[in-house]
Amino acid sequence: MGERDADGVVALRLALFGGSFDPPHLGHLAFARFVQQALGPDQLVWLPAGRQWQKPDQVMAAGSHRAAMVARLIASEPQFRLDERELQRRGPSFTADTLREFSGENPGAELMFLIGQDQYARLPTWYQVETVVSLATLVVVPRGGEAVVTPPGLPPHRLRVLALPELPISSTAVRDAVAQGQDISPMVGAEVASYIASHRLYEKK
Ligand SMILES: Nc1ncnc2c1ncn2[C@@H]1O[C@H](COP(=O)(O)OP(=O)(O)OP(=O)(O)O)[C@@H](O)[C@H]1O
Ligand SMILES: O=C(O)c1ccc[n+]([C@@H]2O[C@H](COP(=O)([O-])O)[C@@H](O)[C@H]2O)c1
Repeated sequence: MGERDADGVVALRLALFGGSFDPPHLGHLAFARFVQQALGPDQLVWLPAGRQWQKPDQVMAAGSHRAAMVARLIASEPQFRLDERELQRRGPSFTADTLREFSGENPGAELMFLIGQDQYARLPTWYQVETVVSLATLVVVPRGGEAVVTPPGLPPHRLRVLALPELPISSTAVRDAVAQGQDISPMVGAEVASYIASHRLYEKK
């Protein structure tokens, strides 16, 4: 549980995990489990992005499919929950908007936002980055062989770096493997693999 404030009220600690999740994979799950163990948030909320405005050329699986796959990936994890608000919002999915909503809905809560080094490196380009870093502690892990390094131009921020052992899995690699007819269960687990097969996602057209 969180810290008690001066009135003895325990603050809720929420870890927010945003992603395209196209599809979600075991690298995402390892990251979330590591955060749960290391930081013990009261809840860890998975937030599939509606329209990731920085990936304008990527044709993604429908939000309903990506949400359904996240639901399958986290089905046996009681501290994890799926939140579809970014899929329901019109326009681009800005993390600043999402953090403002969580902060308004959970007064006094401690918010953490989970990202890999690839997104941390891009954070200065995010919409209203000052709001993002003022509302959430960034929880960052190495990614793709890159250690966690603060990018130039990022405003002062609260940072937790976690030494997650790297799992070299990406959604891109999963999509490529499906297109080549390979077994993707080792990358996404049996539940997500069977969802992808039964909905014929990511197959070569
Ligand atoms: N294997 C992994 N280890 C640690 N963090 C990861 C891993 N894969 C993704 N992440 C992080 O999870 C978040 C969401 O990632 P995303 O859904 O874009 O998956 P991705 O594998 O990076 O996708 P793509 O290959 O399509 O770019 C990002 O912050 C990303 O850095
Ligand atoms: O708010 C922004 O400007 C912004 C720009 C790029 C990425 N994000 C968020 O960062 C999270 C990870 O993005 P991605 O592309 O690595 O899946 C996801 O929740 C995105 O909505 C947010």
